[in-house]
Amino acid sequence: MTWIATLGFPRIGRRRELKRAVEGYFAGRLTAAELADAAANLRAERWRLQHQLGVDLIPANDFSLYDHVLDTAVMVGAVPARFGWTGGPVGLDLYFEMARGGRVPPLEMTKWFDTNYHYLVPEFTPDQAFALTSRKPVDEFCEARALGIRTVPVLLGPVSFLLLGKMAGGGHPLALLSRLLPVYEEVLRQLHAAGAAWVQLDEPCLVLDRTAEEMAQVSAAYERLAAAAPVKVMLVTYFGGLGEHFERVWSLPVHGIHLDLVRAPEHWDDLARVRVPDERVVSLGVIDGRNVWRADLDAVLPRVSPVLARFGGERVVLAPSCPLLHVPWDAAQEGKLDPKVRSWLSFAVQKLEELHLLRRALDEGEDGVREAWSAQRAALASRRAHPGVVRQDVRARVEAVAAEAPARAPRAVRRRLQKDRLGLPLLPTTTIGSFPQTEAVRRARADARQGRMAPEAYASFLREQIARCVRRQEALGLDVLVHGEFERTDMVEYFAEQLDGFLVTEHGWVQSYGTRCVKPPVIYGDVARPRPMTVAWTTYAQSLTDRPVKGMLTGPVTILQWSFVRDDLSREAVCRQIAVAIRDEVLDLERAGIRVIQIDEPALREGLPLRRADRALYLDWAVACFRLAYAGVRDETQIHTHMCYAEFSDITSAIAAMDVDVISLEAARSGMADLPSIAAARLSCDIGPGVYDIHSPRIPEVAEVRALLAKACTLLPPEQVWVNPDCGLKTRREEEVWPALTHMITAAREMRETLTQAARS
Ligand SMILES: CN1c2c(nc(N)[nH]c2=O)NC[C@@H]1CNc1ccc(C(=O)N[C@@H](CCC(=O)N[C@@H](CCC(=O)N[C@@H](CCC(=O)O)C(=O)O)C(=O)O)C(=O)O)cc1
Ligand SMILES: N[C@@H](CCS)C(=O)O
Ligand SMILES: [Zn+2]
Repeated sequence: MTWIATLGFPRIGRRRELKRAVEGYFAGRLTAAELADAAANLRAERWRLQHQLGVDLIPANDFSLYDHVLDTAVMVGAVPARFGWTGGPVGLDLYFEMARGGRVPPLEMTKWFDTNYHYLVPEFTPDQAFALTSRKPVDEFCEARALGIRTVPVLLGPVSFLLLGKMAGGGHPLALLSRLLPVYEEVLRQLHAAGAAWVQLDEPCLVLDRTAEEMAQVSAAYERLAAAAPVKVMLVTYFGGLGEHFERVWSLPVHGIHLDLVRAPEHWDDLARVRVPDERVVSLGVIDGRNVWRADLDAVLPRVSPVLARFGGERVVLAPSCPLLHVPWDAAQEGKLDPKVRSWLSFAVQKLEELHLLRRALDEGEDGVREAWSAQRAALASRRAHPGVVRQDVRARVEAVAAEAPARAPRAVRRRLQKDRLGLPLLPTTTIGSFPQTEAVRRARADARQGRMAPEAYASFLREQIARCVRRQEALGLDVLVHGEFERTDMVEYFAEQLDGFLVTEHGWVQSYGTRCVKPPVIYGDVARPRPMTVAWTTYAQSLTDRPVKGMLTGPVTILQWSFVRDDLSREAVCRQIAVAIRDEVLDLERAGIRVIQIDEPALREGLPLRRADRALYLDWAVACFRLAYAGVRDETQIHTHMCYAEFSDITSAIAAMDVDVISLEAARSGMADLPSIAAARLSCDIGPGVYDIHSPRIPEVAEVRALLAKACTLLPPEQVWVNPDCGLKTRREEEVWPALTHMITAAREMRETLTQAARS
């Protein structure tokens, strides 16, 4: 009989129990013991559920209180010196301090491959020492065993762990591999001693571009681990294929190898021809772990059968393509969705059910599973037949708009027109859009949703928030104002709620970082905008002031990237439809007298394919879609974009091709590390490198902001520089935001003065 593996289960909880427990601990409402209890209950629930769903290889240690890369750093004793750690187990408060900062800055946070999950970046020094500091993998294995459940402990593999980290001075982190391996060897020995038969080592970095030298180090590392303990290693790769390194990985001395056959279907052919080593188990990643659609099992079954015939049933594992961290918990919770629509969806629970059904079909033949198989087919057929899926009116319009999209005048012409119209000073000041989503704002929204607050009362509450925010921005002296985005739950979900072709869920939460979650909308059909989405709020804000108010929209690539996207149309085609919908909004804002419009694209860089060879094609269509979103605006309307949570140095030519008037970039958090490459690209647009790190509760001093600003003004021509925070302020508290903005404006004024004096003398 074949096996079923989960690889990793969502850890936030069915109803985000982990979020509530950890945030309760942060707020002092829960003690450390109460947090530990809540976490143990959640782990038990996950194990029992997977057990009931028939999973054979149930993961342990795929749970984390904050982030699994941080857990690994802590496990191997990679605690940067600034935390003052002197060895021994890392306590809870130090763990959270590494994640969130406190007395000293936290670890940097960055995107986990091409997902919307963010991990904490391990920091290494060239003389880095490693030591085993934690029994978490062993403890969680024993905890499951005490519940009568045998699990497979999961570890982030040593190669990926190092490659995901950052070496001080820029050296290659794999130089540390031989020093790290003894810690992994010790963990494998301890797990074996505790009774683990298998250990799962995740090595997603093997699907990225890797040199021959790096791969030689991979081989050497796995030779060593194979000799460490007689535990069976399942080497798990995902998010892509192994490319030219398939043979080498296949020949590693491990008992099992997992392949992502959704992202790398070419490996089916490899499996048909490779030598099958004795005792080798192959784990087939056949159910998409990055999307929420019910699988087409009729397409999967005939591909799995020949592998079964070659390897034999006991040596084949059926699995999701990757750990299920990136999908929500259970679609059955979506009680408000039409049951037919709900049947299209497959969250983590349903994905395990699909694997189970597939196994039964393989074991018992289709006759044994006729009813469940028909239900699966019916769900797919009902989705295909839904009238919102293909809309000829939308397709015809998108083609027409894309064909006739007019070009704007050159930037120099636009600059002059906009300067005359907006009359902004040197170093104009602005913010990125959102202001704190206070408890009152969230409560009012929840009340409105639950019908406890009438729609008109909610609208008037929002108008009050906007008015207060505009007045305060004016009083501070900001030059370009925003309305504050109080009406939005999330910058993508808000638009998805109003666009045709999208559905939003009630409980479809996915972890974004730590305790923060997002609810990615689901794009099931052709996208169109039935009515304006932001015009009323923006024009209300503009009616309160003479200063320009920036219209605030999320760009098409980001909406695409942060949604679960339909699988029956190319991403490019879906993105083009979204672009046309956003363009409708841009033109309506312009018609309503809005002079500055920002189209945020924080996820444009995240969507970059993992392999370099695929990147140019993506950037071409992504930039074309972005430009389509503002095609047709007048030259005197100033178009901004904003990017954050990413490195920008490798997409500077795409940024240039976006041809905006102003771009704001996250920069303060990294001390302007990317700015030299941005400056080297000699963009014609103005640039607002962030001068206030909004991820930290710290209020920056005027001198700090000034120093960053001075750096920006030496790297860029000062007449091109804008002054703004790194990103939106929605996650910060009012008490932090207003003083920080005051300091930012003071620094801008001082800097203007310095520049003017320098110009005079
Ligand atoms: C810029 N970022 C974003 C990313 N992805 C997005 N889709 N959106 C982004 O903004 N990726 C990169 C970064 C990631 N950053 C963040 C930052 C902050 C959060 C965050 O704070 N998330 C919140 C959830 C936000 C939200 O939608 N809140 C709802 C309230 C939902 C809720 O809790 N409801 C209650 C019920 C209330 C009731 O009815 O009584 C419940 O479900 O129990 C809202 O504002 O209305 C978080 O808390 O995690 C995420 C990513
Ligand atoms: N306008 C958004 C962008 C976040 S990336 C905000 O300010 O929150
Ligand atoms: Zn941002």
